[in-house]
Order: sequence, then C-alpha cells, then structure tokens
Amino acid sequence: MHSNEDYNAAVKVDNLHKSFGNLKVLQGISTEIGHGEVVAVIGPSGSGKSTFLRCMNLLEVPTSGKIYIQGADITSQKTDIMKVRQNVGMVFQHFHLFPHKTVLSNVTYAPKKVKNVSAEEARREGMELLSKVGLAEKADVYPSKLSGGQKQRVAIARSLAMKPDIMLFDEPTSALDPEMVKEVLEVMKDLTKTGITMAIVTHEMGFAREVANRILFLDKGMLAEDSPPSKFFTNPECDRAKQFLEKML
Ligand SMILES: Nc1ncnc2c1ncn2[C@@H]1O[C@H](COP(=O)(O)OP(=O)(O)OP(=O)(O)O)[C@@H](O)[C@H]1O
Repeated sequence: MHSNEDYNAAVKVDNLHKSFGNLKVLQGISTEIGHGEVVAVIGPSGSGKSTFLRCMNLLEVPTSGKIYIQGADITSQKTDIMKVRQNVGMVFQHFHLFPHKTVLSNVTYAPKKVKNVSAEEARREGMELLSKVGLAEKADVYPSKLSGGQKQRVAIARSLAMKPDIMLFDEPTSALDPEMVKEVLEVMKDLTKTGITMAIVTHEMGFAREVANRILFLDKGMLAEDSPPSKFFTNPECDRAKQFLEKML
C-alpha cells in the first residue's frame, strides 16, 4: 500500500483475534489506519466494535494477532501499557469524569500527575482545550453541574490534554439526550481537522458519512467491508452492510 518501506501506519492491526471464554468476538481482523486518518467503525450490535477499539489501547488484551502503534508492537510482552494509553486516548460512552474535581482539574490532573507538567502550564493548556470545546466558562464548576453533552466535551478535552497521537471514541454520543448529540459531534468534527488520527465507533451514520475517510464495517467479529463513505453508503459491497444500512438509514 505504501511504497516507502520505513512507513509506519498510525495503527496496524494484523490478524487480531479476541475471545471471551468460548465466545469468539474478533476473528482475524487486519487493517491499517494512516496518520491523520479518520475511520468510523460501524456494524450490528455485538459485532465486536467496542472490543476492536479497546484492543487498540490494550483495555482488552488480544487473544492472538498483533497491533502496532506507529510501528511499535503493543502486543509484545515488553509493552508499557501506560505509555500506550498516553498516546492512544479514549473517550467512552459514559464520561467517567472525576466527580470531586472541577472541570479544569479533570483536564489538568493527568498531565500533572503522569507527565510532570507544571501546574501553571497544565492550567494554561487546560484552559486552551476547554476553550476549544466551548467550555472555558465552566472551568471552576463540578461535573454534576454540567449537562451530558458538556460532560462529554470535558472528557474529550481531558483526553486531548495528554497530547495523544491517536484518539479512540467508543459511541461517544450514545448516552446523550438527542439535543446534546450535535454539540459533541461538532467538537469531534473540529478535531478531525487537526490532523489527529481518529477511530470512532458510532451509530451516527450521517456523521460517519460526513467526517470519516473510511468506513470499517464489522460483522460477527470480522472486517466485512472497508470502503470510503461515498461508496459504503451508496453501494456497499457486502450483503450484510446492505441489510444493516437498510435498517439504519
Ligand atoms: N468483558 C467481556 N466479557 C465477556 N463478553 C464480552 C466482554 N466484552 C464484550 N463481550 C461480548 O462480546 C460481544 C461483542 O461486544 P462488543 O461490545 O465489542 O460489540 P459491539 O459491536 O460494540 O456492540 P454494541 O453496538 O451493542 O455496543 C458481545 O457478545 C459482548 O457481550
């Protein structure tokens, strides 16, 4: 795919399998995500989308197969899992903010604690990030005072504070009231323009179509289709994707 032999994809997945007991959830997924690429991972419920994403930052340990992040094999025994998670940020369906910390402290906590960033710098960068997600004026409030959409935007800012190269989003709008979905998708859309590599599990087909460079369609733990959105949403190759889209659109 790439002529330069030294090229390292942002993410390379090679024959990834994951089972929970006898349940084979991922059954031999291989793909690459290029630097700055935005991929949407879609597919029926239970097809393994979350598990696939969670393997990319080792929240789930693959049963077999390899995952390389910027050329480094994170599935090797020697991997420093904390380092991987610093570089591969994740935003979840439920926001998991620290309830006893202010919005700004939620954002500055990890850079200070894990990266030894000074309080002053962490604060400056934290405020910048909160401005980017439209929440600078909420810096000193506690999460309980925020709407779901605001909480998710803080969670995004908090993840970005570690300056990851890759961001994973696991159904980031699924737990939100409908009127809050848009504000979170807008923040994510802005993020796609920054050149950060993104993998997004989503049921928001319109959003996937608009922002993704590629659609990865999972079915029964296999990568059933890998197409650009223009093709996937108008003329998908696999029958399961056709059936899925008929239900979704
Ligand atoms: N920790 C776990 N232990 C046991 N089974 C699990 C675990 N995590 C996921 N599973 C099972 O693996 C299968 C795939 O789950 P996963 O969450 O990856 O699917 P998904 O495509 O993201 O689904 P959805 O769209 O419903 O969120 C499901 O049958 C689920 O019950």
